[in-house]
Amino acid sequence: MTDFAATKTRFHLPDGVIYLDGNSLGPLPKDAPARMDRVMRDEWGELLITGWNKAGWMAQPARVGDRIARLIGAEPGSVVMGDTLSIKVYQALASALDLAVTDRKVILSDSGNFPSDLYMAEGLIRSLDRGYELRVVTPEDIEANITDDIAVTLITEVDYRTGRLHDMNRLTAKAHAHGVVTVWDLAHTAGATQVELAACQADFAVGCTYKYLNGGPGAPAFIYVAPRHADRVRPALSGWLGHDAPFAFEQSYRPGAGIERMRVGTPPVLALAALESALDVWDETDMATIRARSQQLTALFIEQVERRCPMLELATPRDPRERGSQVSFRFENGYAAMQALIARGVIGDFRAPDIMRFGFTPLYIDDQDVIRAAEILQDVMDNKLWDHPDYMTRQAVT
Ligand SMILES: Cc1ncc(COP(=O)(O)O)c(C=O)c1O
Ligand SMILES: Nc1c(O)cccc1C(=O)C[C@H](N)C(=O)O
Repeated sequence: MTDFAATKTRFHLPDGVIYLDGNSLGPLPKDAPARMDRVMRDEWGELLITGWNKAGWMAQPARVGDRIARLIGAEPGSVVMGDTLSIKVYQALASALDLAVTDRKVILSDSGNFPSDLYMAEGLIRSLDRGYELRVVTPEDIEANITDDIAVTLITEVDYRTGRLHDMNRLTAKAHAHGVVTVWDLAHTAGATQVELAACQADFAVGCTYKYLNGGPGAPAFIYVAPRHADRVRPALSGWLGHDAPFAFEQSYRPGAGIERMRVGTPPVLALAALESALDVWDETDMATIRARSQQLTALFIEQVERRCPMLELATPRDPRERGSQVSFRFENGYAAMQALIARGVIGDFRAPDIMRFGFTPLYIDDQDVIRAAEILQDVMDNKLWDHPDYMTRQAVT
């Protein structure tokens, strides 16, 4: 049992706002400013450089990684923090290609993947210059395309536009049956759906912590390497903090033990402090409970919006087992409608060409929020409140 009324009080939510964009950037945990203030004044301020040892800054990436591991069904000691998700995608993919069957040249992904993952794959292929090909199929066609010519799959479990959820167990099992190495992007999974990386024998996984995990803008990413591979992988980004003995300052790289070798450079100590405050709230729950509650909230929103707004077309799978923790509707004036909604205190976002996207996070969203958001959306749609010049100009960040 999780007391969701209590977890809701742990976040700062501006008055009058219903926040349905935690799938892009989670809200501020109320304890985070005091914690960051403490880390800055008591640790950075007083300990200066001795903070690396006395305050445990150097061990923080693995310590925080273990807290994330619990939420993604990973083994202790298999997750480490640092860098951005795009960097972690590159690292995981490079190491996966290194483990893959040598004469296979295809990286398989799908058109529901976030563009940065595809861009990073393109960049890696260019720099390796070994004839790799990025094959991008539709999400529905991924399974059929896992065949004996594939080296690595690079799949984001939850589609950022539609919320469609891949079956990680089934796809991983099929990949292994064909000798394919798997890289899973958990950006829209961590804190949103229940995954069991260890149980499904995933090879590599990566994810960010600023969405459902509420670590704050620019919060560091994480990387998972299955313990059976961790001492074999050869990091492409061989930075000094992934070295076996960083402070020996040897001239040549020797990989550190296990997951430590996936570290690159200096840990973002202040950002990790904010993330730790966010993870304190996660200590009060577990992913099975979150998943069940998230499915109720998304189902309620779909039912409410379909009844009130027949002009919106559901883009998210209706079966709760086939979606993540977001609901998307298609509407040709979706950008303007989202701006009108935001002006009325309901914050979601828009993804081109026509997707209105809403994220549901049981830690601070309840049934009343869902119903009220649907009522306001109905007002926007019934009264064409989106048809206003202020809502037509696209902002730089949407
Ligand atoms: C699936 C996925 N991959 C990669 C990224 C890029 O992450 P970052 O900006 O942290 O590198 C995002 C979101 O921005 C994402 O949703
Ligand atoms: N990472 C973001 C950012 O730095 C600014 C604005 C939005 C984002 C996002 O997270 C985009 C996100 N991956 C998405 O699902 O659309």
